[in-house]
Amino acid sequence: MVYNNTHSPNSQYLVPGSRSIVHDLSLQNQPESDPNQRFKRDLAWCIAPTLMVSFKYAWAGVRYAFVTQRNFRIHTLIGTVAITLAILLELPPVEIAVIGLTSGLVMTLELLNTAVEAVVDLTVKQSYHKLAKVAKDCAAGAVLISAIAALLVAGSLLLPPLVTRILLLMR
Ligand SMILES: Nc1ncnc2c1ncn2[C@@H]1O[C@H](COP(=O)(O)OP(=O)(O)OP(=O)(O)O)[C@@H](O)[C@H]1O
Repeated sequence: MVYNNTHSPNSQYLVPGSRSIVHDLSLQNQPESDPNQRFKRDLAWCIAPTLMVSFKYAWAGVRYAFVTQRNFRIHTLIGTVAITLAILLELPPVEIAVIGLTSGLVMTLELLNTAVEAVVDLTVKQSYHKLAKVAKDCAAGAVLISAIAALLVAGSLLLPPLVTRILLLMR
């Protein structure tokens, strides 16, 4: 596939007759001598002009995932419960941090999974493609593995003190 970016100021760097889109990406074809040119992304529709605007877009992504992805809401709820329990049970700070990290990792991978889904759908639309299946299944698999690891971590750190507290209350 040739990406015919004729409006690009860097179009002189395009490889004529190239069969790979990689050759046409402007970042790959910038002259090394011009540092200002190196990081211009001509293919981007919009580039956040400030740090605050970057945060706004990032937050929009989190909000989108929360509103549209049931799994993201479930992971957020479980992570919040686990961290709250860890604080209430007065676990050592390192253990609270480990629970926070593993919960955050699951949510991060769920966001990446949502991004992969969007890019795949954008690329193949409603048609079946076995590489689309590989991409989506692997992204979902990454979430699954991290969720199992998070459950193991939270279970092994939270269950012993939780059971002890419950037994104390029942006496
Ligand atoms: N275009 C496609 N071509 C081939 N298989 C697809 C395609 N779209 C979806 N699939 C298959 O259907 C499954 C479900 O697709 P979906 O878009 O709901 O992703 P998902 O990761 O299961 O979503 P979620 O994380 O929201 O549950 C994918 O894991 C994949 O196996």
